[in-house]
Amino acid sequence: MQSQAERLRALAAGTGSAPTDKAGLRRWLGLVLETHISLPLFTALVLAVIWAVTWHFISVDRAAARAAARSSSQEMIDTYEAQVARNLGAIDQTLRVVKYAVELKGAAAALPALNQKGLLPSGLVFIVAIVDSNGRIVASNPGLTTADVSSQGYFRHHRNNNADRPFVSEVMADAANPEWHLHFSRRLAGTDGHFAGVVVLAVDPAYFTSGYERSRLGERGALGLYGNDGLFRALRTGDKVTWGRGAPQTPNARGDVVANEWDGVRRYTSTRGLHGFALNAVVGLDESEQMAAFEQQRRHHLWMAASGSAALVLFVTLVGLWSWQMSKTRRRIRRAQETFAAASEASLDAFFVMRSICDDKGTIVDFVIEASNTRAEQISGIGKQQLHGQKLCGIVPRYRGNGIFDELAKVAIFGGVHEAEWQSKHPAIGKRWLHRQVVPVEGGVVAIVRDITERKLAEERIRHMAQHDDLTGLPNRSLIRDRLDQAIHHARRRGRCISIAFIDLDGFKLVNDGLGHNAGDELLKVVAQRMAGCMRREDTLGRFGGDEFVIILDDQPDDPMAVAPVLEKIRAAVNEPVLLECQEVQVSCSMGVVMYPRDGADTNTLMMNADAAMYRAKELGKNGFQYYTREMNASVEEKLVLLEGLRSALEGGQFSLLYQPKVDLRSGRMFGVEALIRWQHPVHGMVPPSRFIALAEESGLIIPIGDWILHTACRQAAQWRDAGLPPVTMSVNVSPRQFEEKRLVERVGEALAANGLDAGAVEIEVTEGLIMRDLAQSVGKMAQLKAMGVTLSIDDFGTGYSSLSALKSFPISTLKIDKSFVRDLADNAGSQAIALAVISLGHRLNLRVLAEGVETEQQRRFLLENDCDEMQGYLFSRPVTAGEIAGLLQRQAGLAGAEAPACH
Ligand SMILES: Nc1nc2c(ncn2[C@@H]2O[C@@H]3COP(=O)(O)O[C@H]4[C@@H](O)[C@H](n5cnc6c(=O)[nH]c(N)nc65)O[C@@H]4COP(=O)(O)O[C@H]3[C@H]2O)c(=O)[nH]1
Repeated sequence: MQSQAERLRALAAGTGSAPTDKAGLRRWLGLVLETHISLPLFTALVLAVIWAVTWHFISVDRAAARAAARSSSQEMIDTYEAQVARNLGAIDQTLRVVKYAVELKGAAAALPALNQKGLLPSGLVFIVAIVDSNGRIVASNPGLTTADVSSQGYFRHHRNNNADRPFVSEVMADAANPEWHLHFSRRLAGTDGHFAGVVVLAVDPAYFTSGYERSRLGERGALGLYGNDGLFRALRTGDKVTWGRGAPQTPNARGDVVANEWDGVRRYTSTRGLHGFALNAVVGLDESEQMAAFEQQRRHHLWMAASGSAALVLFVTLVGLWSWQMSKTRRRIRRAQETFAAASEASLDAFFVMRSICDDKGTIVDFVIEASNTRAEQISGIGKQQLHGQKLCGIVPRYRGNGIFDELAKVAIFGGVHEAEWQSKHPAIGKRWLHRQVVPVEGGVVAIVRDITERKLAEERIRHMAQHDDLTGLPNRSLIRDRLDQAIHHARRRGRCISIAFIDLDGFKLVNDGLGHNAGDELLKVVAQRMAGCMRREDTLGRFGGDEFVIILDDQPDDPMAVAPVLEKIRAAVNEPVLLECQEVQVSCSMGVVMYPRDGADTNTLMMNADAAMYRAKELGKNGFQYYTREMNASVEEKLVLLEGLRSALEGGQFSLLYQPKVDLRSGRMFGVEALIRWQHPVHGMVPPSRFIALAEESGLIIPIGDWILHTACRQAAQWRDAGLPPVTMSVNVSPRQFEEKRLVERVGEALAANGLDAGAVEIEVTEGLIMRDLAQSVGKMAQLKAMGVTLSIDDFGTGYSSLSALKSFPISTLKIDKSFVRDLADNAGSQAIALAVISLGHRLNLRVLAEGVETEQQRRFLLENDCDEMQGYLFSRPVTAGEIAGLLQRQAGLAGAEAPACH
């Protein structure tokens, strides 16, 4: 079986399983056939041929030039030999004639007689002389001075030899003829044959080289005559005529090149012996001059070959470089293809490489699958071999109808990238989510298909988590809004109505606080299930947050009462007791109902109005539902008006503080006051804090307002102290946002310092709800305040969510029983129980307990009897001005030791 690696290699090479050696051979051949390799090889061959031919021509030319020079040398020697032979013949003839005349007429008469007959040569060239047997010149033409030549070589030669042959002397200058000359001589014999003297002919050596033709012999040619004795009688090289030593050693030279003995110059040298004289003629043609034409030709050949070669090499280099670049590019492309093939094979994505099939007009009519990978095989359920060559619309005809083919064709024609996700139900892979990306390639497209089922599921999970509440699994706030948007959209189109109800659980906080968050969560789950059980499948039930739920009933008639049975069912279901941590708990719910389109045309308005209606239901005794009415909206509008006014209230000096006394229950003495803010609105008159504190909170204005309260209260306390009044603790309410503000502790410190007040003179009142928002941070901040010397009390205790275990860690000094429990003390056992529980709890934790809102003597007595420490309420005093407090304090000081001030 083929291994994965082999298959990858085969795929990369684009073949099946070709034998390695064949593939190697093919690769090698391919390499050799690459232009950048084959072309230089071929060029080397061409260069070799060019140079071989060049060398051949040069050799042939050289041989021809040498042969021509040699033959020219021989021709010249022939000519020169003939010329010299003629001259020598003429000279010898003169000698013979003179000899004859001397022998006939005597030495004195011979020359004049011959001269008269014109038989003597010109005296300008030759000097003819007759020497007697004693060696004295007896006659000469032209006339010479009488001289003794008996010591001369030619004289001695003839005196000692009686042979009748001419003699040629060396070149000399003597007393008779001071010019350089040579002698030709013959022996004169008496009648009996005895030596009678010598007839001599003197001649200038240049006479024998006058035939030197520059046109034939060149500038450095040689022409000369030398004797068998090895001495030149005449030698001309160029313009120079010399004689003496240095004659050639080679007799009968035939035009070969030799370095001439007389000057070492290489010449084509020919020599020839002269008949009848012991003389030889020599001709030399300078080698360099003779070969000059050839050398020029040779240089021409070499230049042609070299420039041709250079041009060829340059051309081949350029072509080779270009080819090398092309080959590199091809290799890169091949490698990229191989990499792509290997990568695509290893990829988890399916690849389909498709070529466009066009009709005559160039319109794409289908795609043919040219390549694919193993993953494509798995996704399509068709084997790779079968897949290749198949037409796309042949395999999947529905692609033509569902637009996929059109998308592919668009990418192939116009480029760009097409991406889409779809759910496949192909039997090969089952129900899976797939993503396709189609990219254009040369002549077609590549489709990359990826299985994205896991991602889709994860997205689905995330979407569900983002849109649903963790605890109950119900739609959360964002999905509720979406659903309502959709419902409004549909209802608008169909002309139908929608009922929306805001549901808030009554008493949930008590359960959450009393039994803990887990119980609270469980309660929410149970209630959510029960509510869901009261609704149709197409209705929406969602958790808006905390203990708030929303229901959307779609497709309702235009009758608000139509929703009443469902709401009643929900109310009853919520009222059913729930078993939590072995304890039976009962909660109820308050619902605010709005109708689309009557109560609002958009989601925001409907939600706001439903919220308002729900609050009205709460105000009206809870455990029921309220339909929205326009009047409810008035409070919303009022809110906006108040908010507008609140922004300028501080600068406008519209705020003031009232102070409500706090009294010791047992002694009846006022020991402190609580600062309570008042807002004198220029239009609406006195606005109670219950109407604007929350607004100031929401808008953030509570920070500057709270600062103002702190400073005003501290200033007031300092004024009372400075007025010599008995000391009282000044309690200041701090709202949640104010408490959470980073600089609270510093701000309190600043207010104290600004008024020179001891920290112990101020008490901060915080609510339970505030502390529980961020327990750890709240406790930390309270500890900081306590460390400063400021005391703390918990306001409205019993209405919030503080767990009893957490209470231990609060650095507080007083618990304030909320006035709602105090109000019902007389006749509500539940309120009594709570008040007693708070008193007992406070005492156990070493805290003082203050009852708020004490209005009646009955309430005061109950509290006193049950060991409550302090009280605050209309029974003693309503919140009053600083001046009134001063009066009260003065009165209290005056009555000190007498009786406590009367209750109002
Ligand atoms: N029915 C009845 N009510 C009594 C009686 N004795 C006192 N009260 C009222 O009970 C409220 C006590 O203040 P609280 O519980 O802190 O409740 C305060 C407090 O939460 C907030 N508030 C008032 N002044 C300030 C302030 O200066 N700063 C902050 N942050 N909140 C303030 O506004 C709330 C309402 O303040 P007020 O309208 O001044 O209402 C005051 C007070 O006038 C009584 O015997 N019967």
